[in-house]
Amino acid sequence: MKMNSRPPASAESLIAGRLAIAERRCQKPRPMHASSPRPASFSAPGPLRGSIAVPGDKSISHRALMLSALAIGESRVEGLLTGEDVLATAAAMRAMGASIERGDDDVWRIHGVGVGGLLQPEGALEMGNSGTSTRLLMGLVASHAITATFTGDASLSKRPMNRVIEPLSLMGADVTATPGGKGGTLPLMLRGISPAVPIDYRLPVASAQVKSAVLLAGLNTPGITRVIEPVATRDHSERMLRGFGAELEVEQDADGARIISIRGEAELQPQHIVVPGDPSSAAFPVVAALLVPGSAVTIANVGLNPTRAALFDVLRMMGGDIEFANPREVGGEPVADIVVRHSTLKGIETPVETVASMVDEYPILFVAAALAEGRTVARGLEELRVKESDRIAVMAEGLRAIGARVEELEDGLIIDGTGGDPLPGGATIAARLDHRIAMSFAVAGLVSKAAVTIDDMGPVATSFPGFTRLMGELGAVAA
Ligand SMILES: O=C(O)C1=C[C@@H](OP(=O)(O)O)[C@@H](O)[C@H](O)C1
Ligand SMILES: C=C(OP(=O)(O)O)C(=O)O
Repeated sequence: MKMNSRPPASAESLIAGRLAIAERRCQKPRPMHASSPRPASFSAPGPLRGSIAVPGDKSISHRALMLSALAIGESRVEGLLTGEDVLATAAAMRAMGASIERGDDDVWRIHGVGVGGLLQPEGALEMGNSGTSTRLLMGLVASHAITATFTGDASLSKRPMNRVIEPLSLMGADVTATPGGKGGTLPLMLRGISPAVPIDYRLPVASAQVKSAVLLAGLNTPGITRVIEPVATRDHSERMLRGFGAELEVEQDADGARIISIRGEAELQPQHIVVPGDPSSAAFPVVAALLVPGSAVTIANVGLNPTRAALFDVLRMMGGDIEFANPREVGGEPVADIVVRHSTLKGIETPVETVASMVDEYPILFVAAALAEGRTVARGLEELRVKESDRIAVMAEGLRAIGARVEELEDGLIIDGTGGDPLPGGATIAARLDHRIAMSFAVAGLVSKAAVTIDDMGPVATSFPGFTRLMGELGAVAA
């Protein structure tokens, strides 16, 4: 036997090796604005099985960092998402004076500057791909006497910022385009003001980011700032502001709109926060398990705040076998383990009243619809056009490329499903700097005859580091 000869590799070790390579390619720390794409092809040789836990909730993680950075004393955060979007928020809060450290125990320790204590950042605040970081931080800066320039990647630089510029200007902030900028999109320079003017602001668009920007600006504004929200959006800001000790009230008017009032010049008390798993990330293995025949998967410790979890209700309406086991409350948020088994799904008309409670989950719902029996009609989704990509157009184009029958509407999609038969697959999908597009088509690859290739899995690191590895643990193959 030659010195360097090796026993023949088993199929299992080959798959494990390929997964390890794909994982290294997809998940190694990626500088923001990275230019080298990380392609990967996805398929599933058999059922998905096992139990996994997805990383921490992105929305809660952003808010935990921001509010801890405004409390006086040490806050501790467990389970924080270490995706690039949240790290952009951490870097910005550090640049404005907070001390934020990740311990060897993975607990984050944050020493805040106090409401009103944000310091002038020296350089531009680099927001990468993150709309939430940008809009919420613009709110915080607006009521401090500091000036900050916000920059972002090619995707974020196309997204509309007038929706926050308008209310923050009413509060006294001054927002200007930077030289070469167009206005209304990044890069932008925001000059905050203290004291800012409290406002009553009715949201013209159902957006938790706009609501949160105004409430966060209100934190350091004398008097009461009010946001009127005709359509309920995720309420993590309200829950957490109260948890940190801010005076915040929520009432309903005669038309059912939520009126959220915050008393400014608040003093925030440091907290211990445990961040639950992100339901928007859990959505991918949940749909994968529903679609791949023979699958049975548990996703442990998923946040199920009712303003976030509508996807699971819609999948159940379609016939999905989804159970919430061991329901409990963690850090003021409902949490459970999701147990999901392969199911024959039926097309439906998706409810318009819950669009905001599953706004990020439509791309993966479209994949589920493409495999369902009959027609799915999803409307009321105009907001999807201004996310990291135009998610209506990009999903329609990609689904067609892998053989699905799709009609694009101004505000949604009509999809005629295969009734459980695999899609042809075999195409390469451009992720367009959109993590949810990349992950949705990765899942589509698991139910296609020929593997589906994603041209760049790099953006997945913004919200779901470890995606390829975890899907691999369940039995997916990425090469
Ligand atoms: O407030 C938040 O954490 C978020 C709100 C939503 O955006 P909009 O407020 O623009 O709908 C969502 O799409 C985003 O992923 C996170
Ligand atoms: C829209 C999203 O995020 P953001 O607006 O923070 O970029 C998302 O995560 O799908």
